[in-house]
Amino acid sequence: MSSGSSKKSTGSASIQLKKPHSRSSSSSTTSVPISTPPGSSPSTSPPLRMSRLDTGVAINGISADMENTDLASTADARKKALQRKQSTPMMPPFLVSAPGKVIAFGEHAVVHGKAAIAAAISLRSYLLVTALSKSKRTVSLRFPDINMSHTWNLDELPWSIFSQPSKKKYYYDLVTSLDPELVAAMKPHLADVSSHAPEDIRKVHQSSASAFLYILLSLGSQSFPGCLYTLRSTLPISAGLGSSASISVCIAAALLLQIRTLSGPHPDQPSEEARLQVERINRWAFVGEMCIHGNPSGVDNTIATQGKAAMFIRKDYSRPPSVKPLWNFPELPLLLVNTKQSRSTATEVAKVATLRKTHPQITDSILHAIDKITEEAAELITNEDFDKDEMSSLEALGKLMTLNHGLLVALGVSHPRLERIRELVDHEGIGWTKLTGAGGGGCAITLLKPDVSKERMQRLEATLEEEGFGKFETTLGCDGVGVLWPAVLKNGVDDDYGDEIDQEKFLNADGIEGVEQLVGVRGYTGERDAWKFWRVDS
Ligand SMILES: Nc1ncnc2c1ncn2[C@@H]1O[C@H](COP(=O)(O)OP(=O)(O)O)[C@@H](O)[C@H]1O
Ligand SMILES: C[C@@](O)(CCOP(=O)(O)O)CC(=O)O
Repeated sequence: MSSGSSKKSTGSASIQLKKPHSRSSSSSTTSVPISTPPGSSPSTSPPLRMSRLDTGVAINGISADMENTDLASTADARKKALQRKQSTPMMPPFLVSAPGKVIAFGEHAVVHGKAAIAAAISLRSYLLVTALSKSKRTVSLRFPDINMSHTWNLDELPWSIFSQPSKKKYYYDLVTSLDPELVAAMKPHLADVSSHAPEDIRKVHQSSASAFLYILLSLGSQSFPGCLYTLRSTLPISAGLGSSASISVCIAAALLLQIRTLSGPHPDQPSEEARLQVERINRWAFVGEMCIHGNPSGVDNTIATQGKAAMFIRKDYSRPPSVKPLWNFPELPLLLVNTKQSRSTATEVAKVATLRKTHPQITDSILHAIDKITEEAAELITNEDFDKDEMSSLEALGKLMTLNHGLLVALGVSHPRLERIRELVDHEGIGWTKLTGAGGGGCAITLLKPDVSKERMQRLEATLEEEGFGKFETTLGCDGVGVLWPAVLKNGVDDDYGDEIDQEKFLNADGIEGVEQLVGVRGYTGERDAWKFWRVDS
């Protein structure tokens, strides 16, 4: 499988680790005058800096610095720019994107203060932010993946409750629990979301909407500009690959950018500065995760924000977690299979909490054993003797995966469909399997043996397909949150301006491949330079 591909397909598929990203050459930095609601952030807020390239493209709605850029070099280009200017009166549409993840070791245990190892994957969510004209005082969500759309009148939202001095939170705050009074204040505004849909669908819609609304009301102010937020994701939803964290990161990053509290991303940004921005986004993404699934550990949003791979521990929820990056996470030969059995992370996490209440000692012993497995796995893969092509290395890691899976079964979070995948893989004798994510359905990962014959692999793939399982092609260790400002992608060297991505194009992109082709950070040909990332990997 090509490492440049991130398409879903119908058979099983391997996962590859992405090579470390190369830094692009330096560029000058300058402020980007994003339309900012006054009073939405304290005066100590740092200036937003973006690369010169970013500033150049900011001409679409806000800066008229065209003469200084080679973007205005042809009459045709000027015409295009003018057309765009008319269609985007406040600020240019921009996109943010964040990846999903796989947890290799330690899911569930991580909720209870133990370690987990996780890596970002190339399947991602993309959020397009389009400003409305000044007179339009609405904020609209279009989330077509879940068939949800909703509009709020900005002037009717409970800003005053969120901005009471005792309640007000700022972009730099660490919020570790939802405020029940604020949740209650949002309730009537969420009740209107898909109010006529069946209960299960309404719940999904309202939890996605609540993640957005809580962050908006916390970070914004009544003078927030009218906007459309359109979300498309290439991640399967509720399949254990961190879709909720991925959308929470997009929402947090977009709103923080809109209130001008993020610096960059730009290619020559010092990694310390980049780390601070990533930390801010991550804190607010965690708030989104709390809205969607109640009691998150924070591992998913951390990986979705910073990308790559890491060992994560959160012992004390009132403090930031410990995140140890695993820059040299090995290029493991993995197979990722989806049971297509939908489930909710909140339900699976609650099952373990209940078990812990009814059988505290036994449950704690299981969680402790998972912790030991994760520690041992971390030691193994960071050891210089570990060789991802060697049977002995893979077998040692694979055995730890088998043990981890067994303990997850004991916690009650497996599912007959997950056990079926394991049975089929074991029957062919081609690797070691564990569930990944919350379980109860969702996905399984298999670490493949080095010498798997083509026949065995094909036989397994055929059976998986026959029995209705899905498979994903993805790479591990991908970039974290990224920004495309403005939402313009060049399609060729001669195309000075490239295509502006408006809401219609974005909504009409056909399926996962259409989204990837239109806005994907990797497109079909590898990295797309227009996407910028906060680089913390040094
Ligand atoms: N593309 C999307 N559009 C809108 N909401 C989404 C999307 N992806 C995920 N969500 C939200 O996240 C929830 C799934 O989160 P969760 O149960 O934690 O599963 P996962 O393992 O995929 O993160 C959905 O019910 C929905 O509320
Ligand atoms: C079960 C858990 O450890 C991972 C959940 O992952 P996902 O939502 O299934 O992608 C929960 C958490 O860490 O918040």
